[in-house]
Amino acid sequence: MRLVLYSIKSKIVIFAVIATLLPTISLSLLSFKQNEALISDSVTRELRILADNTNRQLDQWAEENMLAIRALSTSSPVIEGLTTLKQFSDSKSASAVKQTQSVMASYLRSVQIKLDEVLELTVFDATRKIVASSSTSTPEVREPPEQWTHTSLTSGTIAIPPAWNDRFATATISIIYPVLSYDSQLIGAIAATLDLGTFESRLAEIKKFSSGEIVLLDQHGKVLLGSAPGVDHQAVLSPHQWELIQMFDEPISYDGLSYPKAIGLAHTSENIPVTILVEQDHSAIQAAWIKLRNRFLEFVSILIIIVTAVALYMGHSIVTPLKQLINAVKGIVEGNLDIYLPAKRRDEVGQLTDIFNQMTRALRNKHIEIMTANQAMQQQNQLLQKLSITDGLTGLYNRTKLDTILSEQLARFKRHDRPFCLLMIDIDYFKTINDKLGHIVGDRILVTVASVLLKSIRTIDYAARYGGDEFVVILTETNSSAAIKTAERIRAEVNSACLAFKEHPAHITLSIGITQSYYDDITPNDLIARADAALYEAKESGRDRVHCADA
Ligand SMILES: Nc1nc2c(ncn2[C@@H]2O[C@H](COP(=O)(O)OP(=O)(O)OP(=O)(O)O)[C@@H](O)[C@H]2O)c(=O)[nH]1
Repeated sequence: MRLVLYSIKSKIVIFAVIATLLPTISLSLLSFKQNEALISDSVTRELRILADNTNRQLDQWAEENMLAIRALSTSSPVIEGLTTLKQFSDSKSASAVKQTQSVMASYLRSVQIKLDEVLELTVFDATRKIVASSSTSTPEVREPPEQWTHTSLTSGTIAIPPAWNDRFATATISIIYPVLSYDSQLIGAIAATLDLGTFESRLAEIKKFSSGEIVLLDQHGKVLLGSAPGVDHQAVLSPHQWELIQMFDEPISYDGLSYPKAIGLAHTSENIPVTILVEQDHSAIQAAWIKLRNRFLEFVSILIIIVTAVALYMGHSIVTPLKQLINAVKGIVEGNLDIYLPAKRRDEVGQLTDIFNQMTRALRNKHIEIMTANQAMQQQNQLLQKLSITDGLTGLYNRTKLDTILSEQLARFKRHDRPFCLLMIDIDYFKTINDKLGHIVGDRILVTVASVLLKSIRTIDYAARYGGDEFVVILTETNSSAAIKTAERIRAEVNSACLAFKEHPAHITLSIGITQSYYDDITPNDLIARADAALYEAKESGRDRVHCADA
């Protein structure tokens, strides 16, 4: 696990992911926030447009109706009726008053039928008393306020706040307009009860061009009408929500009238005492936000996958040749120099592989040189070792080696109780031969004697040059009688071998002293001394003979 974390591949992946994700997430978050704000701005803008359009349409609707009522206030039947009634009020002619009122009521009914938005027309006299109405029952319109005369003169119109009317089963609003006599005296007023429900068709038109729903509320937050099909006319906003909606000029979230949860904006009409509430579905806005968030998460996830894949590929392309190099170096450490890595790439890793191959080639060449030198040295050592134990002229063991062999044989004899014999051999009158035939022939004679010795003994026996013309032969596991026979054979062989020289046939004789090993012998010299004494005896008794010390 630790190795995995510390590996180059992991580091590349971690670095790539961090290096990519930090700026990406920062930028994405920034853009995400901006988009979130854009959604919010867009919702606000749409709501404002919807509220403005509704307000404009409502003003237009009110203006159209007011124009109709104003026209009615200047109509002759109304002015003349009110003037007549004013005159009759002094004469107390009840029948004349009634007739005038009846004529006025008929006129009002005929007009009301023609105006779609008007539910009822009522005429008041200057004392705020109803004098005629299009309605056969008690008129719905309330009497004008006490100060109406003054207000009428200054503004010209009085709008009674709208409310739900159970009799007409619709929301109604009343408009009161002053009626002036031909000499511009205030003689009464005409009130029109308008069907606000007729505005619903306009709401549907407005809604076509924007998302959201429109609700018209009375002064207490109660629904008058709405654009959503089946809007609840009994619904009323809670006092808290009503207060909040009126307080903020920005959209707020609340329990909607058209949606379970809504974001809405309120706008109060200046001409009509109605609050326009425009709403959008909070869950639809949230869905847009969730879609945006999911897109952002998808984008980041795809980016992570791509970056990780690329980083893994890059890491792999670096680590794989490095692992090959590590394994190759391990192989070299273990002694395998026959390694070659194919350098296919042109980058730094390729260069490293190239250099590695050059290094192994150089190491291989050096290794061959060292091995050759080592072999030569071994051969030299073997030669030196051979020279250190052999005689240079004859190739037999030298005196040093003889001492070693004798010590070993003596120990072996004492261990296994198997005797061995030592032959001390000397060429007779060699000085004279040297003098006569020359030193070179003397050497040849010495070499010939040595070769005869080697041919005459077994592989388990030893032959050595003791010095000058003296030789020693050790016959292992041999008693003195068998040694005498071997000595006699050697003597005869040497004689015939030297006679066979082509240019200078020489009559060479040997004197040989023999001794067998004894338990009393402690050093090689004990044996040599005894054999030497036997040799002396052989010389003294006439040479060219064998004498055994044990005979
Ligand atoms: N050619 C040759 N002569 C050697 C070599 N080493 C010793 N000699 C000679 O061998 C002779 C040995 O003589 P001795 O053994 O003393 O006497 P001898 O003439 O053999 O007489 P006896 O031994 O009594 O029979 C000397 O003249 C040495 O110079 C050698 O390597 N080559």
